[in-house]
Order: sequence, then structure tokens, then C-alpha cells
Amino acid sequence: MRYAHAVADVRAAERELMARLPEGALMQRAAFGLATVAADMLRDAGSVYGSRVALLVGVGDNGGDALYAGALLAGRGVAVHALLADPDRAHEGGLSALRDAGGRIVADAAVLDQADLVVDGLLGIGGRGGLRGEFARLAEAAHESGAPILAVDLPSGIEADTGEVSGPAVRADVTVTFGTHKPGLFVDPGASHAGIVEFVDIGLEFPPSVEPVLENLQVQDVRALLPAPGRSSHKYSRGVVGLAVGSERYPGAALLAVGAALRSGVGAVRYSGPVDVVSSYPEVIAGGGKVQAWVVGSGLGRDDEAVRRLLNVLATDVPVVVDADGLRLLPRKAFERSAPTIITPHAGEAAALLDVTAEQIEGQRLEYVRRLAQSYDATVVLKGPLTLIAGPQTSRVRVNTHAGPVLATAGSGDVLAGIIGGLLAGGLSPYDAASAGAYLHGATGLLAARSGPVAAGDLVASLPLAWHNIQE
Ligand SMILES: NC(=O)C1=CN([C@@H]2O[C@H](COP(=O)(O)OP(=O)(O)OC[C@H]3O[C@@H](n4cnc5c(N)ncnc54)[C@H](OP(=O)(O)O)[C@@H]3O)[C@@H](O)[C@H]2O)[C@@H](O)CC1
Ligand SMILES: Nc1ncnc2c1ncn2[C@@H]1O[C@H](COP(=O)(O)OP(=O)(O)O)[C@@H](O)[C@H]1O
Ligand SMILES: [K+]
Repeated sequence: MRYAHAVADVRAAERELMARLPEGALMQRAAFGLATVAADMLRDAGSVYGSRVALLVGVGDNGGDALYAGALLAGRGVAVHALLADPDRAHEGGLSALRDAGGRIVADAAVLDQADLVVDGLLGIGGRGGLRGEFARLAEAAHESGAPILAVDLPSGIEADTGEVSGPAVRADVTVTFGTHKPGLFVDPGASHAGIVEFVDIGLEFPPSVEPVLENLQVQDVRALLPAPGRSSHKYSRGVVGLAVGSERYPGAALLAVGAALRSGVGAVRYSGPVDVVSSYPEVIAGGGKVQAWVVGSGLGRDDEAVRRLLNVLATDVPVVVDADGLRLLPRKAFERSAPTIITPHAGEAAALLDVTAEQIEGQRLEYVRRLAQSYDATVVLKGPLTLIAGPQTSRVRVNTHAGPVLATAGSGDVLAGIIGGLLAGGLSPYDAASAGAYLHGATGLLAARSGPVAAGDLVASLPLAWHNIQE
């Protein structure tokens, strides 16, 4: 598992560690990690020795990290130039280290045009709001230069705790983050500014009483969650999932969701609805019956019959996944259920559920995924390039990073709903089913994309191998 911690907790962990270390040791660790990544980038682009690096330096320790890393690079034969957002307030120790190593402090931003790499040390976890004044001008000039940008700790201008971006902000190619991930590196729009995130361990420790803000499942976490049939398993003990999805108008949604559910580790799949799924999937049991979880909503349409099918499912006492049209039809009180509910909105559906705009959702995804979980008393899968999962009982949010834009194809959401439903019937908790489901869905996309452009049916076809690869 990877974790992201709140700034206040990072500061506390930093204080605790600093008290046990010689002064400046922590910044040296950060700077060493930063310089190592910078040197790797320079080497990949040609060579370290003889290359040119420009540092953007703010007024806090983030700028200090950049200056000390610049000194290390200068010691390896790199021409390092530092541009200071506020020369009177730049990190003193860092400035002298850079000068002593042969680096130069300059006022002319033209150095950016010759740079092989720009290091963004304008703002770190002390930043608030978008970049102001000279900070914004330096960032703008760096973008215009076209040089690759390496952000220190996080791209300057993004909110570390939320990923919100309320003004000018750096768009980095790579971000080196220290001690723990920052929530803003996992939540859009901030995460989309970070590029590839490299983690540098500086020895920060978090006591068990400190809750991370975000959890990011790794392959071994998903492996531990996926149900594995045992010697004495039978089809009913493995779980039966029911799907009330698809309609005469949207038959494809039923085929996709059912196809995915069949490959999600369950013992059997029941289908309730007007679509002929049995011709394509003879394994399916047509009609209702006892199930351990339901999926409802994908391709349901929005007519009276759709409402009837939705309410029938919501009236059951088993966990339910509500997707797509089901979310549009949902009366708020329908969530007063005896069993858990999972909802799988994209930003547009989330906006309708909360009576706000999709832009508001996209701008504050962490805030809104939590708000949805609270106000609907449901586990929420807020879909997008980085899908967030929140539960009604926990303030911890999970994020799925194992995905790619290949998933942005019609019917992809139906596949996800089928996978989550299957995992739910297989006995996973709603929170685990939703987060492992998002990972597995992402894995099908990444796998299918190896053979070229991908249709949602290819995600279904890739599910067995994606599952197998996770189990290896
Ligand atoms: N914690 C750790 O474990 C370790 C931390 N380390 C490093 O320290 C970094 C944090 O350093 P930090 O606390 O000095 O804050 P930092 O972000 O450099 O500067 C904040 C200052 O900028 C200003 N300012 C704010 N917003 C602004 C805006 N929008 N536009 C313009 N200016 C703005 C504001 O000043 P103001 O002008 O408001 O007085 C504020 O005081 C951290 O990210 C990591 O890199 C590592 O060295 C080792 C381990
Ligand atoms: N750019 C992207 N990168 C990664 N995943 C994406 C991206 N765009 C969409 N997705 C994922 O693809 C799926 C799309 O689902 P949805 O919006 O319901 O589409 P549809 O209704 O066409 O099935 C979601 O799981 C979402 O997280
Ligand atoms: K930065």
C-alpha cells in the first residue's frame, strides 16, 4: 500500500525526526534524492557533465532543497543557474552551498531557454493558492522554455492536501516527493500537474494513530483481496451476482456487464431483464433468484420500467452496485437500505447527485467524493483518470492509479460495474470490492492496450489474464 498524508501530519513527523538528527540532515537527504533523480534525467537526455540546469527558487525550504541539489549537481560538472523569486528571502544555507560549488545566482530568466532541465523549487507543502507575482512569472517562463521540469516535493501552485488548483501552477514532467506522498499528487487536477512521481525516503515515520488521507492499492494488496476458490468451494459458496442492467434500447450494456461479472471470480451469474444474454453467455441463469449482490443501472434507460427494476433491486437486503442510468433515476431516500450500496458516478453523474456542476466536482474531487459517501450513506466510486473511492464509515479515501486513458471508451463503465458486482458477491467488503474492482478494470485496459486500440469488449476478454497476472 502507498499512503498520502496530510501536511499537518508531515510537519509533525518532520519535527519528531529532526529532533533526533543533526541540524539540516533532513534537507540533505531530500536534496540528495532530488539531485539523483535530476542526474538520471540529464543522463537519459545525453549526459550529466556539461549539461545546464536552471533552478526556480522560492522563499522556503522547498527552495532550499533545490539549492542544495543544485550544489550537488554543480559538483558533477553541471552548469547550474538559480533564479530567485524573492532574493532577500531565499534559503541562506542553500545559496552559499550553491555558490561554493560553482553555481550562479542570476536575475535574467533567459537562462531558462538554454536549460536542459528546470528544477521547480518555488513552493512545497507551505504553498497556499495559485502562484503569485514573481513566482507565477518564473513558472510561466519555465513553461515557455519547453525544457523538462522536475518539481521538488510537489508542483508549485497545487494544494498539497487536496489536489485543488486555484490559480497558476507548475506543470512538471517528474515530481520528487519526500517522506510520504502528498494527497495532491494523487488527486486531479493537482495530480495531472505532477507527471511521473518519484518517492524519496527521508526516514519520516507515522505512528498508527495518524490516519493517512489516501491509500493507493499496489498489486500485492489487490492480490490479497481477490477471492481464490478452495478445494471445497462450490458455485454457491463462491458467490452469485445478479444483474438488472441493459434494456431493449441498450442491450450492449447488459452483455458487457454480464461478461465482466462472469469473469470476476463468482460461482454463478443471474440476469434479470429483457436482453438475450444467454445466446452470448450460456453460463448465465436467466431470471431472478438468490444472489449475494446486485448490479443495477447500466444501460437501464430512464422509463417507468427502468424505475421499477431499480426500486426492486434497491428493496433487496443484499449489497447493490448502482451505476449509470440507475444514478440518474435515484431518489435520495432509496439509499435508506439495510445492506450496503456502492455508487459509481463519473463527474457528470456525481454533479447531478449533489446538485452542483461537473466543474465543481472536477475541481474538488476529494471533497465531493467524501460528501457523496456521507450524504448517500454509500461507498462511492468517483470515476475519472484517477478514480477515487470513499466509504460512509471512513475518512480514508482510496485512489486507483493503475489505469490509463484506454479506458475512456463507450461501455467501459458497464464492465467496471460488472467487475465490482462480482467481487462484492465473492465476499469482499464494499470498500475493497470497489477499490480492487477499479484496479482490475484498469489492469484489463493496460493489458488490452498492448494489442492496439481497445473496445469495451476487449476489457472483458482481458479480464482472466489481468486477474492471473495479479495473482502471479
Ligand atoms: N516536511 C518535511 O519533512 C521536509 C520538508 N522539506 C522541504 O520543505 C518544504 C516546505 O518548506 P516550507 O515550509 O518552508 O514551505 P515552502 O513551500 O517552501 O514555502 C512556503 C512560503 O512560500 C510563500 N507562499 C505560499 N504560497 C504562495 C503562493 N501561492 N505564491 C507565492 N508565494 C507563496 C509563503 O511565504 P509568504 O510570502 O506568504 O510569507 C510561504 O511561507 C517541503 O515541501 C520540502 O520541499 C525537505 O527539505 C525535508 C523534509
Ligand atoms: N483518461 C482516463 N484515464 C483512465 N481511466 C479513464 C479515463 N477516462 C475514463 N476512464 C475510466 O473509464 C471508465 C469510463 O466509465 P464511464 O464514464 O461510465 O463510461 P461509459 O458510460 O461509456 O461506460 C471509468 O472507469 C473511468 O474511470
Ligand atoms: K515545488
